[in-house]
Amino acid sequence: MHALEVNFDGLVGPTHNYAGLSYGNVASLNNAASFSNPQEAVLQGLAKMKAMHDKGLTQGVFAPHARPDLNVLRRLGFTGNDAQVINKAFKADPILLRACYSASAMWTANAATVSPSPDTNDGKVHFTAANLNNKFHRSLEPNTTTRLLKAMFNNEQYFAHHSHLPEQGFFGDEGAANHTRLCDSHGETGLELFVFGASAFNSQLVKPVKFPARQTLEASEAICRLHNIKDTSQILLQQNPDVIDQGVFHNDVIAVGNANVLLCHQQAFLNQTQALDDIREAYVGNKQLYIIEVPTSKVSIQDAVSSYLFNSQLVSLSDDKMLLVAPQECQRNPAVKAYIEEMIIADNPINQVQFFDLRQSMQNGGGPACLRLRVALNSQELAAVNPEVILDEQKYTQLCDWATRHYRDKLGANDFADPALLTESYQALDELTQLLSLGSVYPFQLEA
Ligand SMILES: N=C(N)NCCC[C@H](NC(=O)CCC(=O)O)C(=O)O
Repeated sequence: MHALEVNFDGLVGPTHNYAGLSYGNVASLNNAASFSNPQEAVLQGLAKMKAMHDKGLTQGVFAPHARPDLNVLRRLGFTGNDAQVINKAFKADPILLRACYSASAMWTANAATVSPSPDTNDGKVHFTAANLNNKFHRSLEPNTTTRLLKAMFNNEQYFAHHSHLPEQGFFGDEGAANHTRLCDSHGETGLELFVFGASAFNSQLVKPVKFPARQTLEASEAICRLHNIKDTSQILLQQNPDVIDQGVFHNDVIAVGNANVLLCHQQAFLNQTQALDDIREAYVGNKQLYIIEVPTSKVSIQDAVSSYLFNSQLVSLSDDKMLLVAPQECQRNPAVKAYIEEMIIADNPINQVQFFDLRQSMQNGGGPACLRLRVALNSQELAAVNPEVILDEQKYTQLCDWATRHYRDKLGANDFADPALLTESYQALDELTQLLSLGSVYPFQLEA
């Protein structure tokens, strides 16, 4: 059946800031002291969404989360009314407050893992929100993510929603950032690649030594079971622990797949030659599978991490033509730029590149692919999606206007002491839920 891949991009939230919260993510640590510009950030993301829409692709919008997370601050012992809670938290532990203010839900590649219907035994599209257990600020996301997913994909006939995995490091799950799917076309049965960083229970498997492995084998296995994925549509691979230690904190920082193309660095996987042979053997399509392996001699790991080449999106513009949606940092890096030029004229389906200014997100380690959750949908499934979360010209204009009215253009350390930031943010989100017909999804709406 004909199907499309719909990218649901995270709208950057009104409290986007740089707090240096993600140990192992080089950009997050390097920019910890910088001022952020939430308004510029949300408009940069919207410009990418609009460009995808203008290319004729179906583009979705994923709402941000309500921040600060007051419930967790109260759970941690801060008392009083909202302003008092903020005031006390700011004085006692400003970084904790910043974590509760983080807009990290913008990186929807980490929102959930999605298995499209051709790959599952019951023919439904399966969703599991990621528990994001490895980082405190991200562990605050799964409940709201699940409510948002249910408000967007609200039809039991087509969509199955699962609870996030147990909230413990053994089941650390970072969602689609460690999951990609290879197939002849989006409507056909594919091969889902689950890439884990370490095993929780099997101490025989190697691990990174410096930075954490955020996705465990056990989490990936649980998702395969929950999603009832056909045996022939799943393969588990281990990420190369050496590159995790060099700042490759998710697989989507070192590899990206789309349809019958896998673009990956030479050092992406553990025992790479074997891993790629296993993928070729397991591939269920009939078309030629293109594995484009980028050699270290052309693009070093350091260049891959600083340019985010592999965090580009690869999107199909027609049956055999693909566009690389790259961050502008790739254009500025001579080795990466040269490699892209070589790749788009070589014999493979990638034949165009477009660069985007996503600097606000990039400074926290989030490139084009981090900002989107891919959902392959056939026409009936697409018709069952909440239509208000699909971008068109009018929605784009409304969202730009909404962001310009509500978002600040500068946030630095001291701004988090100001309770007006909470009021402004909640007002913005309340209006957004109407704009996107989401109903009540935020704690401040549910508890009101
Ligand atoms: N690769 C993918 N798919 N996603 C990128 C996520 C970036 C995010 N950064 C942050 O959460 C930084 C927040 C801060 O430091 O303020 C993270 O590390 O989880």
